[in-house]
Amino acid sequence: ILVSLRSELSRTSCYRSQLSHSARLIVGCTTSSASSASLPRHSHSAGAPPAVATAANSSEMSLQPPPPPQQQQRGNATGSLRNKTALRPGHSLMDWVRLCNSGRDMLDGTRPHGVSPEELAKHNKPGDCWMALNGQVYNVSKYADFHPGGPDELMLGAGEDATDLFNSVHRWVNFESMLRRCHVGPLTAPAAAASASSSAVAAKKSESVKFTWRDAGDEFIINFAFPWPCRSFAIVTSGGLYCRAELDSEDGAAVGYYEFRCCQPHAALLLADARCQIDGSTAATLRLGKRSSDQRAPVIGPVDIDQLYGLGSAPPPVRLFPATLSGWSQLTPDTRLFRLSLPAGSAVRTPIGWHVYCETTPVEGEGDGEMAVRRAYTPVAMGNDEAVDGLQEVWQPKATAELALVIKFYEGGAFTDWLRRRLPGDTIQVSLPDGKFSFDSVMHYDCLVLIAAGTGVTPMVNLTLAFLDLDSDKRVLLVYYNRTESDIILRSYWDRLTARYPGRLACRHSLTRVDPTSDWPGLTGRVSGPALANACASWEPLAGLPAERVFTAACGPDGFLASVGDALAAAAAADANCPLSADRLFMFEG
Ligand code: HEM
Repeated sequence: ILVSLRSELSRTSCYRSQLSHSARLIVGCTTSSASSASLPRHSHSAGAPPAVATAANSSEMSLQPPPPPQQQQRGNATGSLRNKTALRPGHSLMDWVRLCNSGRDMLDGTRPHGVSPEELAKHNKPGDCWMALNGQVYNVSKYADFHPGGPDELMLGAGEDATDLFNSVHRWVNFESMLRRCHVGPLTAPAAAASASSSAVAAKKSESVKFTWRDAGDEFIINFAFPWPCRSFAIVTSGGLYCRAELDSEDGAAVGYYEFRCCQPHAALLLADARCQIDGSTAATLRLGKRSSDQRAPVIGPVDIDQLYGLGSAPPPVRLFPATLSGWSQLTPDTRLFRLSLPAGSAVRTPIGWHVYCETTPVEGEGDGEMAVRRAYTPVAMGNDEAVDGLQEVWQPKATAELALVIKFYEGGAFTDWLRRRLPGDTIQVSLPDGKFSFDSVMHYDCLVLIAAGTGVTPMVNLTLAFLDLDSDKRVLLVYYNRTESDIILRSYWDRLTARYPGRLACRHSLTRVDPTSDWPGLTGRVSGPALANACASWEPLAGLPAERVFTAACGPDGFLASVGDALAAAAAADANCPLSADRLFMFEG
């Protein structure tokens, strides 16, 4: 079931406008938290839940000065601030799984059949609520009390084609699996285009990605031309070569997504290497290294292009690929660093601050039922050193066939309980990178103050490395919250990094539960204004920097993120020289 990233958007229109902001920057997503053993949250790193993220290749592509930062906005479909409802006892995700597997008729006697828009429109009230998603109609009446966003939000899609609305709020939710037993049938005629597309999108819709390719001996080179500036580009091979590009309209008013397959599905595409590079605003080059130089070209070619998802203002559905679990190392008692290998020849470059989704494959006899569980995790950049974490200490952006994910285990966690039983060689479904963070938007700041809790530190890894790599004046202060000393993830890694970047990187640990017999030298307590102001004031490289040269990013469980917002306001109020401000903040939400 699903994940927990969250979207700050709500209605489609609102979504669109936010996306346009996100093109410049600021939007968040991700992380996880513990609560959900039963539930859906996710993110990048976090244990049970999740979160997200990767970074946009934007760092490689934009030479434009970044636009002024904008304050993050969040909201739900009703336009209020986020609104995850406290579910009544007996209405957790696992309770829903149990109900679905109980053999009860979830359709209340209705026989599965094709549904016309007119019939769909009649089922538009609590207790009799149908909705169409991706061309299929579901009876969601029984799900209403289990919906983490609450029954009222669910009702916003009642009796209609709610695909755009659903995708704008949480397209990562695996509704096909969750509602399998509630499936009424296909929508027999397309509902009136509740198109979220702006006229600009519509105008461009007929235009497709164009590409030329050539066989350059030991590699295939494909040059792409997009109708709009390309923000990110990701590829993976699995029975074909899949590409996904995210495009910005010239005026930033819309975002378009293309997802397409550019070689035949049956083609054996065995690649030694694959690199994608955004060459300019609308051009990208894909270099596919051959395994052997006599590999013939017919596997790739313009005639083979098969556009799976055209330009539209809603993101394409999450597409999953089989990855192999190649191994893991233990980071803390309940956190492991997992390594996953994508299909042979794949190369995925995860934009900074973005995530991938991982999904379970129910295994017969393990009692998982039929429902797949999906979570989001932020990949961290791997290096080659011998340390247990093996993470990069110097930024080397590259497309890779291996993903490294920090995952925290939760007792009763729907995804991690399944993962706990997997062995090296087992398959895990993973998606292409997804996210909204734009590294471009923070590149021009002098200093990043990163505030993380638990697995929320995961997106900070690549962000720190890439930012410090920009030039020798860039500085990063990480304030990292954990419960106990043994919960600190990647502690020795941060020690190594701070030693490598003296005067440019500092890490302040804060614990909420300190062993009284220990001589803990760090900070104590939860995130608060005075503590943040103090952490900034006491780090000399940050002292004296004008506030507008400092950007803040935060990641952690929901409650933590809510406290960060309050703490930033309190920090600024407590110390007039404090450079922190909620106006220059990105939250990777969980
Ligand atoms: C189309 C109408 C729908 C609307 C407007 C809607 C709205 C929402 C909202 C506002 C939230 C809370 C987001 C937040 O935490 O800030 C949410 C969460 C959630 N919804 Fe929906 N929802 C809809 C349909 C559905 C359907 C059909 C399903 C199930 C199959 C579903 C499953 C979920 C799940 C699993 C979450 C938790 C997601 C997470 O934690 O990442 N929703 N929804």
